[in-house]
Formats: sequence, C-alpha cells, structure tokens
Amino acid sequence: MWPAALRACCIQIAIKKTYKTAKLKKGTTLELDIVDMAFGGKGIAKLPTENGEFIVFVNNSIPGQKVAARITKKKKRFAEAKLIKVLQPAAEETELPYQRIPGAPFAAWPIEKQRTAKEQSTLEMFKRLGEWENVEEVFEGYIASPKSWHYRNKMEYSFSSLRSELGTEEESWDFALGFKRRGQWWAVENLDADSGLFDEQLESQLFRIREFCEKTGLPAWDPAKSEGFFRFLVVRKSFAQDALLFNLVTTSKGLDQFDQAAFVDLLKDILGEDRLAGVLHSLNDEVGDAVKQLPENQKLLYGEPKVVEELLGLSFEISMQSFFQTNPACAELLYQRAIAYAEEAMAKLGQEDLWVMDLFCGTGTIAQLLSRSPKIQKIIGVDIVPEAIEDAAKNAARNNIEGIEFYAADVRKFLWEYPQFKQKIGVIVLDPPRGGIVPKALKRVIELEAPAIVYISCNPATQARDSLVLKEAGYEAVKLSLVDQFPHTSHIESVILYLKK
Ligand SMILES: C[S@@+](CC[C@H](N)C(=O)[O-])C[C@H]1O[C@@H](n2cnc3c(N)ncnc32)[C@H](O)[C@@H]1O
Repeated sequence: MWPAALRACCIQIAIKKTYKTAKLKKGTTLELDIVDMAFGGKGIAKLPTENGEFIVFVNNSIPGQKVAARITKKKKRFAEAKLIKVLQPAAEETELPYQRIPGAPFAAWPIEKQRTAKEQSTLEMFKRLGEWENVEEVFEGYIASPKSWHYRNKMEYSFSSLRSELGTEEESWDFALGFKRRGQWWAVENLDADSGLFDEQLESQLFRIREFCEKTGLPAWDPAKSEGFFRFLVVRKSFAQDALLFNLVTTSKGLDQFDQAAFVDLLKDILGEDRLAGVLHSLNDEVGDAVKQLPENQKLLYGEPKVVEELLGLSFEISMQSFFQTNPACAELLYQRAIAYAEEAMAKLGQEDLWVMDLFCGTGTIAQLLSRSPKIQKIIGVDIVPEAIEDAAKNAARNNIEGIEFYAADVRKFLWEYPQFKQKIGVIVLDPPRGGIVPKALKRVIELEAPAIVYISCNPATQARDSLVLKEAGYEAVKLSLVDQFPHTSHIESVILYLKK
C-alpha cells in the first residue's frame, strides 16, 4: 500500500485536466468549479492551460458550486460565461421554503456569506477601477438590510406564450406568468409559490391570476411574433398601508373581450379589499419589450392610482411610474448615512445659509429629509420623470415642507440652462440610475464647484468610473459606506462623501 500523501498526489495528477486555450471558444459549454467571487456576483473558475491559469467568470454563481456555463466572450487570459445550470450546489447552500427565481440567484447562500463576498469584491473593484488605493481606510462599514426576506416593494411579472420549465432550458408553447428565465428575454418561468422577496399572500396565489387570464381565451404575449394581449403585471406595495397597487399591461387587441370588473374581483378575492390599494390597466401596443406605463394610456379600474409609504417620519405618495427605493426599511438606513455625510460636510463649511442640490431626486425623499437641517437655506431637486416631480411637490406639501424647488428636467440640460447655480451650491447629492452619470452631465456637476458631493450609487462600478473624473477635478473621496439594499442578488448600494481639495 502507498503512503497516504503519495496516494493523494497521484489522485490529483489523475484528475487535473489541462485545457487548450484555443478550444476555450465562444459558445463552448464547460463544467466548472467555482472557487472565488469577483464584483457583480461573478463566480470565478480557474482552468490550467498550456499558457498558465485561465480565468472564467460565471455570472450569478457562488464559490463551492459546480456549474455548466457557456462562454460568451473570450479574451487572451480570461473569458466570460453564462450560467446554464448549477450541477452541484455549494456545501453552504441551504434548502429554502421559497420558489427560486432568476432575480435572486444567491437566495440559498447564507446572508453572512453574501455580505463577505459583496464587501470584499466591491472594495477590490474600487481599488482596481477607481484607482482608490486607500479605500479600506475610508470604508466606514457595511449596512445590512433590516429584512432579508419579503423586503421588496415592487415586482414586475411577465406574461409569455412561451413557458420555460423551472430550472431547465426546456421551452414549450403555454400560457406563462412569472419571471423571464435568466439571461434571455422570451420564455417565462411560472411563479407558482412565494419567492420570499415580495408579498407572500400575492405570490402564493399568483397562479390564480394566470389561470384567470388564460381562461379569458386572450393570448399571452408571443415573443416570436411580438403580438398577444397580456404583457406585464406590475405590483407596487406600501409597507405602511400594507396594501398593493396593480398595473395590468396589455395590448388593445381584444380589449373588448376582457372583463376588467371580473379581474378586479379576482384581486379582491386574493388579497381581501383592505389590501387592494388600486388597480390600473395600461395599454401598450408597441412591439418593444418594455413595460411602458404611460399615464395617458392608463385607466384606473379600482381604488387609488397611488400608494403611500412612510420613511423616517415623512410620508410619500408614490405613483406607478415614479422611482422609489425598492427596499424601504433599508432605504431609511441608506438615507440616514447620506444625510450624515451631507451634515458632516455642512459642518465643515461652517455656513448657516447653504444651498443644496438633490440631483436625480425621484420623489424628493432626500431633499425633504435634508430640509430638516437648520444650516440649509435653499434646496433644489431635479429629476427627469415629470410624475416623480409632481409626486415630490405633493409629498413636500403633505409633509408641511416649504421652499424646496423641484424641476422636471434632464440633469445635464438643467445645469446647462441654469448657470446661475455655479459657485452657489454647498453640497450636491447625486443619486443617478444604474448606468451612472453621463460624462457631459458629470462635467456640468463639476462646473458647479460645490465644496462637497454625496454620491449614492446602486452600481458602484459606474461610481468608480465617475470617481476617477471627480478625482481629476480635485474631489477626494473621504468616506464610503456600503448598504445591502438587495439581499440575495449581486447588487449593492454605496455612498461616498467627496470633499473638494
Ligand atoms: C436611483 S433613482 C434615485 C431617486 C431618489 N434619489 C430616491 O432615493 O428615491 C434615480 C433617479 O434618476 C432619474 N433620472 C434618470 N436619468 C435622469 C436624467 N438624465 N436627469 C434627471 N433625472 C434622471 C430617475 O427618474 C430616477 O428617479
């Protein structure tokens, strides 16, 4: 018998496979062992090749998993691959009492593991993309979501006449309502049970909505022909009211055969009248695959077209098309941190009559919270969505807050058209959408010459890119916090305080 060490060594030699880099082509499917994680929820597999180690990044996979993944992009030393299937879960993954959905790829991974992976990979990314060497020194901590489950206040379900079998790539022509299978836009996996992310009462009965719609005889959206009747079901929830607002999006083809009153009755039956805030029906005849909730194409079938949410003692009326933070309990912590950074900057400035700008202000949440500060004389809020600005103005009135100037405008155009704000602003709060700030808009922001910027981002990678530009312009990042607004996903929110040198 060979000694144990020698036996182990021989086994390793036997199973260690060397890959030919030429064979690692786009379109090739591989079985991979995920050993680490990079920013953005990309699992890392390391393959030995004739040229040394070759890295494969697999979206939405976690260390410890064995996966099947297809190469989508190949470079000299690494490739990107699309997750096809988890062949073997990681040892740390747990059984869940929920239906797994594509939007929550890490749900079975303990939340503490998610935290470590998100924290480390985000700091690493800031160092690399943002050239931010001392990031650990200014990092003030990771704020966990107060709720790990049922934290979301909005869901968009899709209808499709192409159903994807759960957990497989098999598709069949069938009436489906749920979520699009990961990585593609045509086939939908039925949601037949609570996903653990949104509203348990609704999701455990969503199948009844599917059955009702199918029985009407009207077709679900056919992604191949770009036609059909049922397209999307968007649901917004208020935790304060404990009520849901629905928007059913259909085409107009067959509208006269659709019994709207019966649809409302079904929702009342599912939730009970107390939990049904309102029902809207929107028409969208465009072929593009976007929800499009234009108010001019909307009819209110029941209740109110809005819900009311409460955050940090203020109350906010939110319409279907306005942005509102998806995880309100965690948003309170995010806002508190952003306000603390703004206040710290204001204390340094030492003035009592500051002007503050809340750019990309949505329904004006941050502007209204800032209005409590005695050091601020004037607040200007800007957002491109007119309904969000209408909501912002109404919300300020509702909260008895006066004097905030809200503008419905593109930030870049606004700053171009109102040059009078240059050198007048003490603190700028920036909270752009996931794509970040377009370079011309960032240039205009820099031209304001504000001594401090508080930049909130739901995509730290674009924030890291913007940080380089801000650094060039003399802004030093002095504080950073990460906030887990999106448990079970690869996403993370970050808040940075920049001071002008
Ligand atoms: C991440 S949200 C932030 C909203 C707000 N600060 C909050 O916490 O509720 C980004 C906002 O940017 C707005 N937006 C997107 N592009 C814009 C642009 N070019 N100019 C102005 N606002 C824009 C969106 O309508 C959305 O309300």
